[in-house]
Amino acid sequence: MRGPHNIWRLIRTGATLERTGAMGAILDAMDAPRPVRILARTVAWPFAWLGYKGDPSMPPATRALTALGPAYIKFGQILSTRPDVVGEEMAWHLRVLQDKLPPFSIEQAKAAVAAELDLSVEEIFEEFSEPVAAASIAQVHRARLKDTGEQVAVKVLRPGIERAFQRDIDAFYFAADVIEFLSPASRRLRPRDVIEHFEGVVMGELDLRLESASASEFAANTVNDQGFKLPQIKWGLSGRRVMTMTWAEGVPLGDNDAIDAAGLDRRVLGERVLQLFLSHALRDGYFHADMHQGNLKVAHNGDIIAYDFGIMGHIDEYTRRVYAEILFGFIQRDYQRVAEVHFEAGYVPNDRDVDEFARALRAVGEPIFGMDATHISMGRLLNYLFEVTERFGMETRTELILLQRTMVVVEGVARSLHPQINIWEVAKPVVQDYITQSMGPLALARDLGKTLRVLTRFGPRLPGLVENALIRQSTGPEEPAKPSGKAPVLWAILGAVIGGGLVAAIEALL
Ligand SMILES: Nc1ncnc2c1ncn2[C@@H]1O[C@H](COP(=O)(O)OP(=O)(O)OP(=O)(O)O)[C@@H](O)[C@H]1O
Repeated sequence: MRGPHNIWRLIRTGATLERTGAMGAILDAMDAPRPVRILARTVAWPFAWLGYKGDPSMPPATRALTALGPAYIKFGQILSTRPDVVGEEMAWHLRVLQDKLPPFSIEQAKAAVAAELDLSVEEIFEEFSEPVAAASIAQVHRARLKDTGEQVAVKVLRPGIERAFQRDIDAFYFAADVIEFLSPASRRLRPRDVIEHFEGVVMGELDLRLESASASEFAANTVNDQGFKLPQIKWGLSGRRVMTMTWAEGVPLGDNDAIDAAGLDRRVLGERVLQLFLSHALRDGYFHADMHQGNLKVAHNGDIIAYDFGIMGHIDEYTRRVYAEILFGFIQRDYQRVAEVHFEAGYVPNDRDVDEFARALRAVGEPIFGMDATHISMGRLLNYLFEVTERFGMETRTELILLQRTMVVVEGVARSLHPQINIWEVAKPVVQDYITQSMGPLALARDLGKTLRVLTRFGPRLPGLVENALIRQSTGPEEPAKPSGKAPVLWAILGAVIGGGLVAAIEALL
């Protein structure tokens, strides 16, 4: 329902923006055209007294969004990853948006668990604590299983959150329509697409089964990672609105005093966080994209623990290989090679000048290498790199922006553990290792194996396909394809046998 009943909601939003002093900043950040500015201010201003006041200690935009509630907080967080829409400065302000809200009652949580699992809380748990953390979408309780005595964490969605989000998202769509109507120029920023992206992300987070699936995929990928631990999902006690997992105890990674008191080496921890993140991104192409201190702890044995799998990043294998080569090129300061990789991958259109591009890349890399090792940032390097590649005609890709943002956050975590960490030195072995693994002879054999497996699957149809193609080639496209006779079947069997044998041989070798 995207009708005029949303008008009142928008007025309330505008009133809150006015009251918190955020209206001007937000209109500026979005480069709002005149008609939108005039309408927003004249409609909202008289109602400013009706808006929410918010916490005066926060910067205006953060204050306004926090006062407006969960959907706005989430929207702000998501916009913080879209500097292409809101500009760098606003993205920076929004990044500090705290996803903290007052908890809901333990009775409501228990009722939600009972409704989801079809069992009363007393039947499942022998203890069920007050909430240990509360955010805009869900909160977490500590509990103990009745049958095994095991400690678990139970994450429960906020009651009524789906409806609340739906209402706000409707109002967002309405606002996007109004903006597009008032200012056709704003269509360039595709306001509706931005809301659609937001809706997609949020709807995913409103189904805890998806988060459970992400957690278990992440756990499967990282099962052999030394010094890294993830909670295990209890699928039998999880559903759409409830997620139960093993309790993972630790010291917050942001609490240096507690880490020191536990006798842990902060430099080692900082380096480990960075290397883990890089190897997840490069090796698995699947990384935790919300790796701020609040989502990380360290166990007493020094294992890093990650929580909250609502936002994960995914990078396909091809892109990972290209980016590993690019990063490696930068590490070696071989700008010509970095430029060539961009061209070879088709990221930069062929009509651009490769030498000029290499020079632009040198201008990105050299100042960073000239820095004192403790200030070098791979995240910053990627940021500059994207600016240059965009100038040379490469399209921005959301998954790479997510990677770059997370890189900045992870570097921040590492540096706050130990300010002297040399990001390049720490990153180098991971990138090098990935390159050897993914581009060496073994990788070639693996790729070949995969290709053969696909060919084997197509085996029975392959001769027919080839024959048809040949017939079309020699007789022109109008000629109907001849039905295949016995020979293709023989070919198919032969192809499948040879292909299958090769795959088995290669797999045995690996
Ligand atoms: N399995 C667990 N074991 C121990 N503590 C946990 C576990 N899961 C969550 N927690 C605690 O609860 C906090 C919040 O968890 P999580 O981040 O998953 O919830 P959230 O509602 O998505 O919060 P936010 O959006 O603020 O990150 C974690 O930072 C951690 O301290």
